[in-house]
Amino acid sequence: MNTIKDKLVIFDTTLRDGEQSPGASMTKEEKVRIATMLERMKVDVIEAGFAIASQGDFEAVQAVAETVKDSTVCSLARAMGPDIIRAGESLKKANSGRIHTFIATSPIHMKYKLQMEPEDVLRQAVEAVKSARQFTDDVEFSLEDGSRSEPEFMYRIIEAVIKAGAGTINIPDTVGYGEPEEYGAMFKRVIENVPNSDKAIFSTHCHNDLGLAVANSLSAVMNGVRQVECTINGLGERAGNASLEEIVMAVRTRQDLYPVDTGIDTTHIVPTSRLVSSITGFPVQPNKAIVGANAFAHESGIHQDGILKHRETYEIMRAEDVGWGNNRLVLGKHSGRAAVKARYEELGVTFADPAEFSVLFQRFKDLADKKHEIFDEDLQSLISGAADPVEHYQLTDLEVRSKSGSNPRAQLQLTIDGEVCSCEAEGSGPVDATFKAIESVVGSNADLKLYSVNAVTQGTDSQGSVTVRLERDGRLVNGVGADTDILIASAKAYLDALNLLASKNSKAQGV
Ligand SMILES: CC(=O)SCCNC(=O)CCNC(=O)[C@H](O)C(C)(C)COP(=O)(O)OP(=O)(O)OC[C@H]1O[C@@H](n2cnc3c(N)ncnc32)[C@H](O)[C@@H]1OP(=O)(O)O
Ligand SMILES: CC(C)C(=O)C(=O)O
Ligand SMILES: [Mn+2]
Repeated sequence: MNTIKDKLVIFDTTLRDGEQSPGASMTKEEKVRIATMLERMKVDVIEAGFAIASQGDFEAVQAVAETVKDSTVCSLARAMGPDIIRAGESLKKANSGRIHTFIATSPIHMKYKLQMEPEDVLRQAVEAVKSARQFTDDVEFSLEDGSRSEPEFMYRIIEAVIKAGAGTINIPDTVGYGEPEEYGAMFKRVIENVPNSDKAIFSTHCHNDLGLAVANSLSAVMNGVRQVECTINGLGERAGNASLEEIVMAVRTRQDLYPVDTGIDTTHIVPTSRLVSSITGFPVQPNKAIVGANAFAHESGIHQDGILKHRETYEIMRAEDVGWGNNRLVLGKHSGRAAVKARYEELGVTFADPAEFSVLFQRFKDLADKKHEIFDEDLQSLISGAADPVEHYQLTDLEVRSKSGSNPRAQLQLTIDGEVCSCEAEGSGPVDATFKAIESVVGSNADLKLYSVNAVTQGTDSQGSVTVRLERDGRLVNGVGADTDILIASAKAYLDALNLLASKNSKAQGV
């Protein structure tokens, strides 16, 4: 049976509410780049900024409005003349422009923040909507702190602003206080009690202070809401806004439950998430739904075995559908025989003798007890039966000192076969100093050549991963180290590379 579903309007506010997150300010060029991705993803409305906030934000909204053709571009405006004029001007060149005007309606906000009587708030809201309509037919009105507002007052103000020309009514959970059942029921009552509610689309806008932003948004959808305001990666004020990727994928994955469809091209989700993360410098936590590095990665043997037999045993979505290349089976301490064997097969190694594989698998577990992740090079060295390389080289000390008024110095000390090998180097920053130290250790091994050192930092110099590439006798190996402290990461990467070389050399010598 084919059920016709309602359209759920996806209103992205990464460039406005997302940007309000301390430290997430974006330039005009950065906003245009993100807006272009959002348009490609087929987001319906892009809230590009708050035009009156600054000259830069005015120009950013203007630039997005000039660039984006297929999505509606929106600017926020307080319920007051100058804000609305500025928003209207910023959207002049938009193919489709929306003014989003708002005023707080909760007793606490009206009394203490606005210091206004409810009747004056109502009057100002109506005037704001009327002025906004002079610039565009597409006007949205938000009742800030709606989830803490008096129902009867909300019914009156909503009826009045719809009459004044607002086509979208947003009732935000501004402070993330709502609870799914209660917040959803609020929309049901509003829609039932506002006489002209059928003339507007109702919208949800949730914050994540209690971790309920997505649940609250979805509950609103179940209760008649047909626009969701959300952000990429859940970026936003305080604990963030409802995450676009989670809302879109929930609706799509549970088509059996939700009476709506979005028009989003989900394959652009991961690239857009990465762009927002790199522009803002806000890393995405590995276990973040949909866009986290581990969202489609499995290390546990039982899960890997299930996935290898039938993907849907442990995956409710396809990695490819949200823009990951594929899912990943990561080998580590929790992996079992099925995944290890499957990876060996991908590397062209098969095992005719089960006893031979059992011995190898035991070695795999022993190594996995000492390492976070087992890479292909490790699997190769396990076959050669090389001695446990970790004991061959040991990092005994890594220290970075800053001398006042001069560049930092890094001291790196290793024991190689019991022999202590240390060096000290100065660099322009702590990472640079560490690399120079590594370089000088490598330089003392005549037959060892440092190929390249690559640091990928996240946010600051003190987080990220490092790849060290070493060559000996024409064999090139990578050592990868990841840590919250990039200095330790670089040392680990260096050690990793040395260990791999050691095992390769012993294999070559038939050890
Ligand atoms: C829930 C939300 O996300 S709301 C959006 C929040 N985002 C931002 O504030 C980012 C951009 N903001 C800004 O750049 C500045 O705050 C501006 C340009 C908007 C205003 O700056 P200022 O004029 O210096 O005012 P300031 O920010 O100190 O105070 C806000 C004023 O707006 C009033 N106000 C707040 N909301 C509204 C509203 N929706 N409608 C009308 N007036 C409002 C406040 O009562 C206060 O008025 P007062 O100065 O008479 O006491
Ligand atoms: C401006 C409004 C919609 C807002 O961001 C909120 O109430 O959280
Ligand atoms: Mn908000």
